[in-house]
Amino acid sequence: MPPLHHRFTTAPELGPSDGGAAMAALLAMGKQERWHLRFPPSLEARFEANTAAQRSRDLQAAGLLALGIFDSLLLNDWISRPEVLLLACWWRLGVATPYALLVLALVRRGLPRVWREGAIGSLLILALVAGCKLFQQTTSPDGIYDIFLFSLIFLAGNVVFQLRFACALGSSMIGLLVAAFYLFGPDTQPHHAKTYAMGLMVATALFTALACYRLERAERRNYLHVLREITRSDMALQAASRYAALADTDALTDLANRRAFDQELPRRWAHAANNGLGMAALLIDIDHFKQFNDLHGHAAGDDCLRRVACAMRIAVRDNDHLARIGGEEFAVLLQPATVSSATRLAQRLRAAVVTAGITHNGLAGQPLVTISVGFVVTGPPMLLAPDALMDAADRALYEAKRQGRNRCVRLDGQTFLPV
Ligand SMILES: Nc1nc2c(ncn2[C@@H]2O[C@H](COP(=O)(O)OP(=O)(O)OP(=O)(O)O)[C@@H](O)[C@H]2O)c(=O)[nH]1
Repeated sequence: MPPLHHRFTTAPELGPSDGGAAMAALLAMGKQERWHLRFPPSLEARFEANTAAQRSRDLQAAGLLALGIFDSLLLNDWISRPEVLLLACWWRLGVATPYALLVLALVRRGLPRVWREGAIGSLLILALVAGCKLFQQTTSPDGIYDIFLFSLIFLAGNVVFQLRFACALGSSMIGLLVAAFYLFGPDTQPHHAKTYAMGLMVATALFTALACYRLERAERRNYLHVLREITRSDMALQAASRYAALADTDALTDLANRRAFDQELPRRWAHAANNGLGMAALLIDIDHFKQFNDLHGHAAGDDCLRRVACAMRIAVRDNDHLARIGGEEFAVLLQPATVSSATRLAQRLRAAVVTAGITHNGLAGQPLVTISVGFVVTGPPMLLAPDALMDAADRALYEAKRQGRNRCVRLDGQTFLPV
């Protein structure tokens, strides 16, 4: 049987609630009375879903093994009670074997849990009926010894099949009633031997049912432990990726932050260089933001930053890398880029902020919040290294400010081109 965690990896994804349920059930199982062998309903369904395939394989293997041994006892019939050999052939090969093969085939196809366990339990009962029929019909003086073999049937049924406890108990009780019915019917065998054999069967049934209880409980405990560990590691992974995302995110605007931008710049630059693509860097600065803060206050300034970020986020494409890299300074990396696509983006950004209609009024001639954009396009081939690219964009931004703000300027070589 592969380890439980191996089976888990092929199971459906575990949500956080499953982990919570597993932990709660684990704690509850620790506190509950010892006979309790059932999880809360949702967890029970998951337990069955996770273990059914392997359980079905185990039952098939155990079933074929037990059937082989059961049929090989024909040799025993032939040697010790040849007068019932024909009857033995009929019960072993004509009845029990086809029935067992049918049950195993159904188990292989997949039966609901109760049917699966019940069908396997019925094999135990059928084996007992067959044994009792032979015992009834034999006239051999050695036939009496056969009843001591009946205990083996309980051993095989409960322990080899490792029946679920409830089923082991149920089928053992029915098996004991069947055995009592046949053993104490009218026949020629001595009564004291039958009583002794019956006692042996009761003891075997009880011991093996107890073994089933312990095995099932251990399996369920292991299942919960594995589930808990998987849940813990899932939660740890989720927390790690949440922290990683937080470390790269600007808390105020929810855009990428300076740290993320600094990592993205060389990555995109290398990608452009390796793939013969053009790349553009745009630097954006809110105009007269100090006056805005002075007039409206810092909280309104924060809100303004959020609204500007939101307007620009709508203006860029998914693939463009928009970041807040300083107080009121933003940047966009565009790739692949051409002069015309970068120009269109710069104009779109500027227009988006104006269209957002954020009141400024911090100084004359500045009714609305505006931005200045400086940008540069390079490649292919990449004539500007990442630092030089940002430096050039910064110079273009400075020029946009110098020329009066609320405008876009591209630096082409040493030439500033208003767009
Ligand atoms: N509310 C708020 N203000 C900020 C934040 N970060 C920087 N600032 C403010 O942004 C202002 C930037 O002012 P300056 O660098 O003088 O630039 P400016 O007033 O926009 O002038 P120009 O860029 O030349 O148009 C300063 O007053 C900073 O306090 C922030 O996170 N929130």
